[in-house]
Amino acid sequence: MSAPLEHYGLIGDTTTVGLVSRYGSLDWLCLPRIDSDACFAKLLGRDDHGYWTIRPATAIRTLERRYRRDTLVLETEFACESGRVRLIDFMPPCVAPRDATRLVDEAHDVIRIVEGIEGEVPMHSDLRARFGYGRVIPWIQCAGGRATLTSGPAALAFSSPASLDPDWNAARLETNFAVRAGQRLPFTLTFYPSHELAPAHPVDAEQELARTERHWREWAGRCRYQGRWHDAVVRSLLTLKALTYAPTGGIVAAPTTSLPEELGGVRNWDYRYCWLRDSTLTLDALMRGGYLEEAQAWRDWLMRAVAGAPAQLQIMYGVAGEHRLTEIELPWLPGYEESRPVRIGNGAYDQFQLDVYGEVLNTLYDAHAHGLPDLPHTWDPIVEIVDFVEKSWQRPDEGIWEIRGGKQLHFTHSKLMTWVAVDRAVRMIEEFGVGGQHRLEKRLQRWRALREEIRLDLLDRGFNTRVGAFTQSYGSDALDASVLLIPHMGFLAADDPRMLSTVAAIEKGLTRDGLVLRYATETGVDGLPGDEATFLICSFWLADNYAMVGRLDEAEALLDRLVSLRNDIGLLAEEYSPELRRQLGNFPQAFSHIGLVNTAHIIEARRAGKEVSLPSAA
Ligand SMILES: OC[C@H]1O[C@H](O[C@H]2O[C@H](CO)[C@@H](O)[C@H](O)[C@H]2O)[C@H](O)[C@@H](O)[C@@H]1O
Repeated sequence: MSAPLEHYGLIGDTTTVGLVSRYGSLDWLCLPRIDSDACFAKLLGRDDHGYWTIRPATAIRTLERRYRRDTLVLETEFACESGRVRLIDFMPPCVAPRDATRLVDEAHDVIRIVEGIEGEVPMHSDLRARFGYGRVIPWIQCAGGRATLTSGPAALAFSSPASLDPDWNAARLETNFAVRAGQRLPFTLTFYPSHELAPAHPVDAEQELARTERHWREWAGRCRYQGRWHDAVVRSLLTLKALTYAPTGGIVAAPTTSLPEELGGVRNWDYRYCWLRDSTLTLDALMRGGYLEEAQAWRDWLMRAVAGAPAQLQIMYGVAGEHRLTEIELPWLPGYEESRPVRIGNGAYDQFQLDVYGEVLNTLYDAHAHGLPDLPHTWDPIVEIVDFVEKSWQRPDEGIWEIRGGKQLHFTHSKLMTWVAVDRAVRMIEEFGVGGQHRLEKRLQRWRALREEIRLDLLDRGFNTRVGAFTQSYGSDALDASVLLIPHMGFLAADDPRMLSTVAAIEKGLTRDGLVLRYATETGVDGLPGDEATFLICSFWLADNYAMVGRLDEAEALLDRLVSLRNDIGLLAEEYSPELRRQLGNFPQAFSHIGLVNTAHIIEARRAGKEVSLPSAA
């Protein structure tokens, strides 16, 4: 069985990610891409679904771990009776060589250095790779301290400083060794396509460690945020950066699949894709942090993904812009803490979610406002998107939460975002003068009128006077945390009486132990059995609303609490159960880290007396 998800640390090279448990077990790794088949899938199963452990072969007295400052280099220190040992885990980042026109995305190494600190500690390395998400036993060839593990198109070259002892029956490579104070013993695992020759030499672990540390420190050093939550913000930004796919600029929602929203439940989804919503919010957090290069790479990714036919815009894509993300179940995996089914692919990819048009245009507006140069022809898809919104905004949809109960409702948040789509297009023309060459005067008149029509409709049908709140959908009494975004989007000021009473209603009716649920599952709106925990980004949105109306002490207290829910190395999953005191859902989740970065910025800005949202519309 896997460890609890909070026990995992993330290492990554900006093409893929590995999760290492507190006890040195690499239990999740997909190669060569973040959405490729896993070769270690114990996270969702058992030992025989694949892992690679390095740990003391003797009783551990204490254990401590941390990231090296401002990096994704993870250190775990074990104290044992005979001495102390440090395990240093990392993946050298995928970067462009100076003279290359493309990124090196073929090389993927996991490097684990065992460093003796005190005395002598007996150690054990145990590698059991299972390709195809834990199902396929590889063909192993082994000599001395080197081995290759091959399965179909994929192969791994494994190098150990101590001679390997293959267990052919269990298709497992073990080695026992001892590490003395001052010794540093490198293990490397390198992916290569199986039709090519295995690399002639293992990578130079020490050289790669130095390069990796330099790379991340330089990156983290560019963070513009200097406020009270600096360390937490930098850790979140590093985590978000680890969720980017450097060769294309794509950003995934999380590096895992099927970590459950309810233990033992069926709410288990694959998040290794680029949602326009999650990616645009990630980008927003990166831009706030000062990372405009990533913003530009994602904006360009977005244009490639959507520009062909904006009316066919999908709500999510693969990291290279793939369209088909068919959802299937993997019945051989028992699931994290028996939460079945394990799914790959995501059936929501062909849903109709009206909010994405607003998210895309909001990002293009922000990117322009941050000074990113527009791509040639950016305006063509914008015109088509707004024209599409004009035709479609009155249709029901599946909404921000991707309900699986069908398109029946007019979600308030969806309508809000159609207003955002039209508003940002209008403002890009009015404020930046973009699109001038398209002779948009006629459209501009029409779009202004459309924006007003949506605004009046939303105020009239989205605000429920019985409940005293903007509710989940038109005509419904149900609460929904997504309406907390109304002030962020500049639709109404946070201190508008309708927002104040909405916040009060959510505090009263949609929280557990002070943390916010996205909606009440009991209404059956999502078409799924079971329940879920509090959804972390929604609590950040509540803190933002507090900050925006000057309830700064409450905002800070809530942010401090949310920061305290991170695991020991600063990582957050999608949800948190106050009853179980456990994180739940995919891990680490971009949404939650986005929330942390944005809320820290908003509070700091408000403390400094600055405005944080766009001007109010109503
Ligand atoms: O709750 C049902 C849905 O859950 C997932 O969607 C959630 O995660 C997405 C990625 O972070 C996010 O964009 C969305 O707003 C969340 O509701 C799942 O991906 C869906 O397939 C599922 O229907």
